[in-house]
Amino acid sequence: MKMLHTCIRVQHLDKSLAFYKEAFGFKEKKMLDYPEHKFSIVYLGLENDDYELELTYNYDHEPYNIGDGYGHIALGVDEFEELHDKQVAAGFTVTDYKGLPDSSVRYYFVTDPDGYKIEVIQNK
Ligand SMILES: C[C@@H](O)C(=O)SC[C@H](NC(=O)CC[C@H](N)C(=O)O)C(=O)NCC(=O)O
Ligand code: NI
Repeated sequence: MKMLHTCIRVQHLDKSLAFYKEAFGFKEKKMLDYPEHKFSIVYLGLENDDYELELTYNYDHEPYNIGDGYGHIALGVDEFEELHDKQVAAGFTVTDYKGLPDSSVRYYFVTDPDGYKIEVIQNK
């Protein structure tokens, strides 16, 4: 068994696609559109990684209530500080660096157009 993808529902597909492509370099792997059912699905992926992010777009949907149950989707990066600086310069909502007590793990969060938090963790 293996993990395949994580699905989030997005209000504006074009804004979400632009965000994930610009902020993280995601590429579109597959786009499924069902006008008769008024929804689309786009699978996004990173180079050298089979795990995908699935964006579900329901036509003309109100803003989603993400609630307090959602935590984050995490990405591991080598160019940690460079990516942080690039995302800040691009005007994305980015936190300062964070860390866990008694741990050398460094991470920060970027918020996507719907308010989903994406955690960026510095690869060891
Ligand atoms: C193919 C697989 O990756 C899917 O996730 S399809 C799941 C399917 N999605 C939809 O029907 C999208 C439109 C729907 N209005 C929605 O917002 O989910 C589905 O069964 N969705 C129901 C669910 O609870 O995820
Ligand atoms: Ni799915």
